[in-house]
Amino acid sequence: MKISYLENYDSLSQYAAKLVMDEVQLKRDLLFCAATGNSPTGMYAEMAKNKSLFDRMRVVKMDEWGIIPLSHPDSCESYIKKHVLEPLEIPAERYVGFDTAPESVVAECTRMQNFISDQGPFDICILGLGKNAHIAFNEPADFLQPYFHKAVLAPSTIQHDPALSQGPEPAYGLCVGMKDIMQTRKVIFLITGKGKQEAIQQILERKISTQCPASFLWLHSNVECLVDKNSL
Ligand SMILES: O=C(O)[C@H](O)[C@@H](O)[C@H](O)[C@H](O)COP(=O)(O)O
Repeated sequence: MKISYLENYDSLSQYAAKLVMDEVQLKRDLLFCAATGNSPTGMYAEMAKNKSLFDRMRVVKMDEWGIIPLSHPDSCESYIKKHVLEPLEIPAERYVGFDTAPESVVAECTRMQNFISDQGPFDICILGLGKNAHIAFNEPADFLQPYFHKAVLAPSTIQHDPALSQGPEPAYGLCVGMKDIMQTRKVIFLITGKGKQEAIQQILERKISTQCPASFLWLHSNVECLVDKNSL
């Protein structure tokens, strides 16, 4: 994992966007796995300044909350539409998402896994760091899941999203598994935001543990980890 420390959120976003743009110039139709959340928002805005570069890129939604409707303003789908699909002008045929509350979670996970097995591996995967060191919704646990799965969310993850913490039902997540993250050609790992010092420390210890899912990125040969110095 190559770690770079950036002065602030803007410089992190610009650096990250440049990394993506360098890759898309080499492979116009690359398969891009997109995180949501605060960390990549600035990067997507930077990418949008050069949107013609993304005229063939294919986008996959990395994860989703399990109980809120797809159209809810806090769904990952709404985020991806607002920050990725609309500004980069990615049409429906170049986007693969999945439902927030599918009739069969197992069938939805299988459908996504089949897509990844068929079209993958991802060329680029954008990751943010959870306060508890999760990546996507791969939460600290005794074991991690290789494939696309229904994730039991940690309390800190649920609290991160007001729509979930106020919801009537127990929230869950749907998300890409560790195998597909590890097989991605290039991972761009964005560390920014408050309350992540402990998780950052755990990563910097370079000990691989399922209690720190982000630590598995040490096993990947092509990870650009960008750290906003304000998060330290
Ligand atoms: O939101 C997502 O798509 C990811 O599943 C999640 O892992 C996120 O990247 C982290 O929780 C960091 O969130 P912030 O970027 O909002 O700090």
